[in-house]
Amino acid sequence: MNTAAAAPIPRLHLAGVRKRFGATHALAGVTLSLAAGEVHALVGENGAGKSTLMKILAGVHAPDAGEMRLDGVPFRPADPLAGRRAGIVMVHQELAIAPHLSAAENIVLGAEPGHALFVPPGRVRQVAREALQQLGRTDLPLDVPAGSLSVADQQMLEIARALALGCRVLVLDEPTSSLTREDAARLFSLVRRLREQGRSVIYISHFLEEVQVISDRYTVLRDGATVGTGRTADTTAAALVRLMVGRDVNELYVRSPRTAGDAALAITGLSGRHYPRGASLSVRRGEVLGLAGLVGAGRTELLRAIFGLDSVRAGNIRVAQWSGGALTPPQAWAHGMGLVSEDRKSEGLALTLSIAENTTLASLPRFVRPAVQLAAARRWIERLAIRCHDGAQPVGELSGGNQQKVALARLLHHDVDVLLLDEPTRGIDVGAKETIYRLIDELASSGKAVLLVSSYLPELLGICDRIAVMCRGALGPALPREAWTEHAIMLAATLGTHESAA
Ligand SMILES: Nc1ncnc2c1ncn2[C@@H]1O[C@H](COP(=O)(O)OP(=O)(O)OP(=O)(O)O)[C@@H](O)[C@H]1O
Repeated sequence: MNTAAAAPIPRLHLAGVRKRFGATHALAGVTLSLAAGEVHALVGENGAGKSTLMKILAGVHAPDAGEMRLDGVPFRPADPLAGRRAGIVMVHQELAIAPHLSAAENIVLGAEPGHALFVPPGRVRQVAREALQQLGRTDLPLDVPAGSLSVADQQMLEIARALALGCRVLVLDEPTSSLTREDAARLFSLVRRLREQGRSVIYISHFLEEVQVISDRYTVLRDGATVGTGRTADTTAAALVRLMVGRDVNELYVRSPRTAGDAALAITGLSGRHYPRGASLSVRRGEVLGLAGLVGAGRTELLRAIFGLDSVRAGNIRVAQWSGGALTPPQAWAHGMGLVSEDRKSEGLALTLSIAENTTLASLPRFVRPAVQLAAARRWIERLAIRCHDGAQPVGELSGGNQQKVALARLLHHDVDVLLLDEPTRGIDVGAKETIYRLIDELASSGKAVLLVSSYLPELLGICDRIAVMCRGALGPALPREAWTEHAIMLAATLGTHESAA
């Protein structure tokens, strides 16, 4: 008699999944097994193939080869609707919310008329309410326009939508990147709740601390193939990094001793239409000045106002030999300032243009010989380890993290004196982060001025010379980093520097 208990059928089982885009082997044999009620972390360097794998699961791309089973049944969604019908729902970093529709309508979105998932208008509120109930978020208003809700609540609507669609596997792609710490903690308890309900979650993140807190098991991809999988409790962050990068990353944060010079950029009493409110600061040559604050505190608006992307209501900007009320972006470039924006898709990069064009062209169109562009691009591709074919590849074909590196390469190529960097390591893998920290350190040591917005406190404390905290549009004083702790920054970010010091 066979007494061995049959192994439970995995919720999802993938074996030997392959996918090529032209000459790029995006996936070269992925194996992944996910149980019902399991939170599974999917980690890997930028370009390792995580998004491609999820797009195959969701029916966006068809695999070239490999086996896929959902609850034991062969599964190969022909299109995204088939993926959703099968119960695979993805929540991306860039949320898919219709801002003018109500919260309830957003929850039932994706269930088009004529399909099995369609919710008749009379049942919209009820379906939405039931989904929010399962998430323990009955406090969310159903009738307000979704665009008026916070980013965290909009994300909640997307997760509620996944439940309303009867999701079996929820894919969360870098879900905490735009959340405050409290909202991230709330998201974690919600993920645990989904796990208790027997739903499976694939959790993609470059934050290994999060992976360790939230996941039961993990899979590491490298160069499109599975290189490790197991129970999260049985591994360490260092071991995961080694699997991802193929080497040890010991000293992530670098900060060479250096002396700051005179001010390269000084702003006084700068006010935008909404934020900033009367911000003053000066960034010196040879220093990295960090801007901390909660999501929505006005740090992005401050950089945009300095660079001339948002209008300035009052105040003064001084950069190089120029001084005045407001610059235009071409003037900012001309005076040696460059910006890497947080939202690289909508304003940073021209996705249909090549890496070479994006790197070498500034805001002013001018003719540069293609061979010269390509040679320059090759240098940056090597220096920043941009994963691509060659410099002629369109930026839109690169993975998110590699697009970010191209945005940074553009500033380096133009040898700007003042670098305005808005969350430059968001969505960037740990090996590439190390490269970027080294670069920032080299730039500052060679006399450049760096103004760095980051929501990741270890990074701010690790690489900045001084840190200033922004709270509700007001900017506190820039103090040496030794004067700050994570706790002090959080306090100033929540209460404002003056109140927290009181
Ligand atoms: N539509 C496409 N056309 C050509 N190449 C593509 C396309 N989509 C992805 N790739 C390539 O496939 C590889 C895997 O990319 P993918 O986006 O899956 O990586 P990732 O692990 O999600 O990276 P990141 O952490 O940066 O988001 C990369 O080399 C990328 O350039």
